[in-house]
Order: sequence, then structure tokens, then C-alpha cells
Amino acid sequence: MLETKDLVAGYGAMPILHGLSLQVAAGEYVGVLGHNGMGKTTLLRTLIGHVSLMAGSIAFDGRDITALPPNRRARLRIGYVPQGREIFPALTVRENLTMGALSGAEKRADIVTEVLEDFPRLIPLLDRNGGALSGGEQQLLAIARCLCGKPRIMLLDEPTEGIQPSIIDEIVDLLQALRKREALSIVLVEQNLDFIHALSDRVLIIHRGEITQTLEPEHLADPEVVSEFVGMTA
Ligand SMILES: Nc1ncnc2c1ncn2[C@@H]1O[C@H](COP(=O)(O)OP(=O)(O)OP(=O)(O)O)[C@@H](O)[C@H]1O
Repeated sequence: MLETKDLVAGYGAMPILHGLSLQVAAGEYVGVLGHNGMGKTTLLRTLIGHVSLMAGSIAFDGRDITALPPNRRARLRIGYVPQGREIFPALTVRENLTMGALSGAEKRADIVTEVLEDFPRLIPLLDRNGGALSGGEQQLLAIARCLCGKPRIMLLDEPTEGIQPSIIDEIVDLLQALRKREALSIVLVEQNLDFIHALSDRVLIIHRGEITQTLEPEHLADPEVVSEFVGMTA
């Protein structure tokens, strides 16, 4: 469903991705693991078109989208939940969700109600400003807003960062339920090993802007593997 070939991308003249190739199948959940600064966020931002390519190609559903701007990619249903959530703090929860529905491919009025069925914690908060939610509630809102765009693939950047364990569990349950119910693919950038283990079909290791290895999620139970691929230093 999503295939990148030899991506070279970065900021200014400096590449951060150095020939990165990956494939994500329909319905597959793929984890991406790597040390800080190895290019995980840059990869997701390149896939949605916020970082421009110096070389390589991106195909979605067999169609070359390399030259498409971010809004056209969003309309093809490539959804993105950025690190730090980036919800609209001065808009209410309901307005945030409506914005998600309006920027998506299907602009049905009932999408917000439909998506909220999976987010009971957000229902009593609908008239509250996004900025007045806890970090975990904001993360749920960011995921719900993305789902209001009816994505076929959702790119999630460190959704567990700084949020309470009970909400992390809720997100795991939610994404597992979506896997059973919807034809949704996920690319999940994470440092939380339990989370990535619970959700990934495959785990890609990114090192200095390239995918250097593919692991089965079970390998994450091995402390040696973990110390090799996760941590603050390269
Ligand atoms: N807007 C930017 N301008 C210039 N350099 C950037 C920019 N954003 C990121 N970088 C640099 O690109 C490199 C990769 O950053 P990126 O955020 O993709 O890494 P990451 O693997 O997601 O790390 P982390 O786990 O810390 O979020 C880093 O050296 C970073 O300083």
C-alpha cells in the first residue's frame, strides 16, 4: 500500500534520510524504532510531504505521490498524528474533530459522532478547549481528529510520550480494535517498547536515516536487542 524507494530528504542541503526504503502492506501495523536523532520524525514528515525530497520516490496504492503536496496526500487518506499532538488549543474538542473531518476525503457530518464512539473519554469534554485538556486527553483528541479524516494509513509519532499509563492502555485497545474492524495501516514511531510490541506486526530499525534491520516484535523482549536499538545516544 505504501512504498518508498531510496528516499533522500532533509533540511536545507543536509540530508537526514540517506536512501531509505520501506513497504507497508494494507492493514499492516509497522513499528519504527531507533535512537534519538536518527530520522524517525523526518521520515514521517517526508511521507506526508512536509519535508521535501532530494531523491527517491513514494508510492501509495500503486500511485506515485512523490510530487504531490501535503493537502493532496491527506485527501488520498494519509493521516498524520504529530509528535506533541499539535491540536488547536483555542478550539473546542468538537471543533478540533470537525476540522479533522473537513480536511479529510469524506466530509460527512456524522463522521465526528461515529469516531466518538471509540473515544468515550472525549464525550464529556466536547465543549472544552483543546488547550485545557491533559496531555493524554490531547493525545486521544489528536488520534480521534486524524481518524475523522478517514485515513487508510495513519502515521503516529511517539503517541505515548509524556502521557499517563491508563491512557496508553486505552490507545493500545483502541488501535487493536481498529485493526480488527477497519482496513487501516499504521506506521508507528515509538520509544515505548511495550507499546510497539503490543501493536506492531514488524519493527523496522532506523539508523542514520536508513532502515538497517527488520525485527519480529518478540525480539523486543531481549534486553540486548533493546539496548542496541533504543536509548539516548547513537
Ligand atoms: N527543522 C529542522 N531543521 C534542521 N534540522 C532538523 C530539523 N528537524 C530535525 N532536524 C535534525 O534532523 C535529525 C533527525 O531528526 P528527527 O527529529 O527526524 O529524529 P528522530 O529520530 O525523530 O529523533 P527523536 O527521537 O529525538 O524525535 C536531527 O539531527 C535533528 O536535529
